[in-house]
Amino acid sequence: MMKEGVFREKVESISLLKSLLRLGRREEILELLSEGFCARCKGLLESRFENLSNGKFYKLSSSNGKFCSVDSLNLCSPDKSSTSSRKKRHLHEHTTESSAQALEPLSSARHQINYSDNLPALKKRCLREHTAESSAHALEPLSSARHQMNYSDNLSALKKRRLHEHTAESSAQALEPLSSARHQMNYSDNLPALVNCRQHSWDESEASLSDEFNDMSRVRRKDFKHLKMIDGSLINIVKGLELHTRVFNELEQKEIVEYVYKLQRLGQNGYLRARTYSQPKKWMRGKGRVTIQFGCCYNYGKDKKGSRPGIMRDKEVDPLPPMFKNMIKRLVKWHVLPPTCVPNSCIVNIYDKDDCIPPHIDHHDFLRPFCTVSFLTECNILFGSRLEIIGPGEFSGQIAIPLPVGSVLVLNGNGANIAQHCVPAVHGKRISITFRKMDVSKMPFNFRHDPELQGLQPLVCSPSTRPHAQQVQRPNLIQQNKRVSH
Ligand SMILES: O=C(O)CCC(=O)C(=O)O
Ligand SMILES: [Fe+2]
Repeated sequence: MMKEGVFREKVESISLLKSLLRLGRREEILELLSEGFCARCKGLLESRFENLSNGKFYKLSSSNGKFCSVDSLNLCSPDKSSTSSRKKRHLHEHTTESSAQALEPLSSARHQINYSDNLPALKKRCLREHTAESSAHALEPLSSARHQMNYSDNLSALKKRRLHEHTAESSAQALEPLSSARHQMNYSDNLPALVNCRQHSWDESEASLSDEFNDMSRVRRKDFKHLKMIDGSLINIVKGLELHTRVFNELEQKEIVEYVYKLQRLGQNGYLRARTYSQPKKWMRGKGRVTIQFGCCYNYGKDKKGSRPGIMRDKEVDPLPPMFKNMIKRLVKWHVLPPTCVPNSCIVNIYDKDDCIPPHIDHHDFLRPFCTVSFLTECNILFGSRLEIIGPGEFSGQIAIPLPVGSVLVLNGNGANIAQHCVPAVHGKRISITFRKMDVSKMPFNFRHDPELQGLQPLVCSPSTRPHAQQVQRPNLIQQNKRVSH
């Protein structure tokens, strides 16, 4: 006697099958399902289909005959069937795999490889559709599963692995696998365009050096000049500033921004170390910029405990995530930052509309040069020997430099040490990532050097990697800036 639950399940499966049949693709379904079957099994399957179509559910059970066992290599042998044993093997793989398909996108790829060569056209078409569809579906839930595993709001599994539970060393490792998974998701599943265009820039193994030189040669660099009388001498107070545009292309910007949002979600949900993520209350215009710090914890001002501004050596934050290390590698390889000053920390600023960063000179706990990369919305950064606060998020300064998205502003020399800088209230959501190398004597006590960032070298042009002639020039424009007020 069939148990009630089992019976209900069976009825549900049957009605599902019936719906499939109603789609009018009986022949195709049958042909697909019976691929590799011997003539007897094919007949059996057909009769079951017939019974199903006629509503004779009771005749669907194995009482009307048994299929050959999938375990036996002798079944559906070539003499009984029109298909080869290789196909059969594939069928059985297919059968076993298909249940796991939703979880295993690779199996779709395997399907393609296994089936594509010797199936009739119709089957090929069905399989292609099936593969395309199922791989789309399989990838979707999988990426979101991965996504969930890495970032979502209710990650009990991840919570068990809270990053702050790890030691400095293991925390580097802990972020690593998560971020590698993120990487995989970003680079393979979700952004096929990147695979087709600039993969070389991230994945050195795939690199086409010559292509990379071409991309590098598109970068434009501007220098700046603003003379000011200081102690009786005329000084260019922005000497050492360099704006490198077109360093990160649109797709890369998109990727990086998405990555930052994921980090933000991790931070919001408590999966980053305590001081890594900070989201102050927005109590007035211009206040409340979100920051995410990696490598070291920087204290902006005198806090309640009287701590002075600078790196808090006894506090730990999460290490630089892989995406940011890739960015750093790009900056060194593409001659934006010198190999003598490879950043080992960074701060991500997430500005909502009207958020700002007030006038300051970056602390000398960080070496020069350092740089800031811009995303989402262009804005002006102001420089001046003395910037004034006019109102909430409003400042006046002598020099305004527009920061295009995907650009890198390098601060060095007077531009980093004499001139102050600030970003007045932004007009739309903006993200910047400031990369800085710590003074070795100011590093967090538990700081571990990342081997991936040691020994980076700029790309050097050789005859075989020389970019196309028209792209070689890298103009070095000196801009005379006028006094501006905001
Ligand atoms: O957002 C920017 O472009 C500037 C950021 C900045 O000045 C800083 O992080 O010190
Ligand atoms: Fe700054």
